[in-house]
Amino acid sequence: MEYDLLALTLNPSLDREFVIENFDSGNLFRINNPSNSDMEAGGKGINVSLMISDLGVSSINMGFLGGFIGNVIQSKLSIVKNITTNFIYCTEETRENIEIIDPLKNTITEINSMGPFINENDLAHFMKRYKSVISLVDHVLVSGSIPPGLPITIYSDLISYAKKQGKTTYMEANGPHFEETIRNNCPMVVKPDLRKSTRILGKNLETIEDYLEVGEKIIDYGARLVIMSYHVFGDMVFTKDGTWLFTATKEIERSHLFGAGDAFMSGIVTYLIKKGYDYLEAAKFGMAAAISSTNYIGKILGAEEEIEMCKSKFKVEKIR
Ligand SMILES: O=P(O)(O)OC[C@@]1(O)O[C@H](CO)[C@@H](O)[C@@H]1O
Repeated sequence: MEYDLLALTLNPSLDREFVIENFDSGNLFRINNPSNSDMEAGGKGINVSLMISDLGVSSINMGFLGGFIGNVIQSKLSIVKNITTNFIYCTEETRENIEIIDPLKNTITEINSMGPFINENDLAHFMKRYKSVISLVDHVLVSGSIPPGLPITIYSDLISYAKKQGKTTYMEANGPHFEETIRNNCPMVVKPDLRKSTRILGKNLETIEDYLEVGEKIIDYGARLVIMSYHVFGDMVFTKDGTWLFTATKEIERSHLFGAGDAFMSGIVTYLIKKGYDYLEAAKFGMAAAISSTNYIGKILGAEEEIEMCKSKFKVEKIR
């Protein structure tokens, strides 16, 4: 295949990241050290493309970009190796998201905008291009929120088409578009985004039994691998062969978790593309990739050797 992955980022963002000690609302903060303020191309699919590019995995990134911010994202991506972009230009401005990382209070505050309105013509144009570009890859990822104007069936429609073409499919999201896809066209790898809400498929995730019920239900819908973050530093891993709890044994700064979920997905994608379909091993590589990313404040993945070393930084327990 010409490229390894088609990553769909329907709602990209320019991530404005600030490191502020002792942050609280209602005060003036000045950033005096330039390294404490960054501006990166973001959105989950873009993050995965950026992270896997350093591991030599190539991708095409598609979605919608608009206005000045859209141009900034396009130009930032255009200089990254192993990434090809194929965005549809929409009329409204692409969003900017704000992340405030507080290393003293050990918190991350995220303010995410809803993104530009996408009209029917732009959607039709996108679908046409998607159906032609998909022939260049074997793996398709849909990730993140969807901008206003798109139907909640959008991920389900995209995954349905990808599955008919025999592609390996991945999804990280939450909300009605996520649930619609699980119920109708469940992707092979599913990672619910639990940052804002831990309610999935009508269930509030509180006890370990709740996680088991929902994870196993997603497997019954047809997923081969489900990853659910569990109590911040743990992850529950579901396959058809059982359920495992991965728990980090290394001390992890909560403030270093920005982008850790995308690092996890990047590790899984990289493993399945390079090594083949051992889902449990792919999850272990994903967990190691996520742990390697917590060595850094920004959205950075460790090099392959660093990821391998991080395999000893978590314990794996079979719970079912
Ligand atoms: O608003 P969404 O689409 O759910 O999430 C978008 C986002 O918060 O996710 C990434 C971190 O995972 C950031 O790059 C980006 O700003």
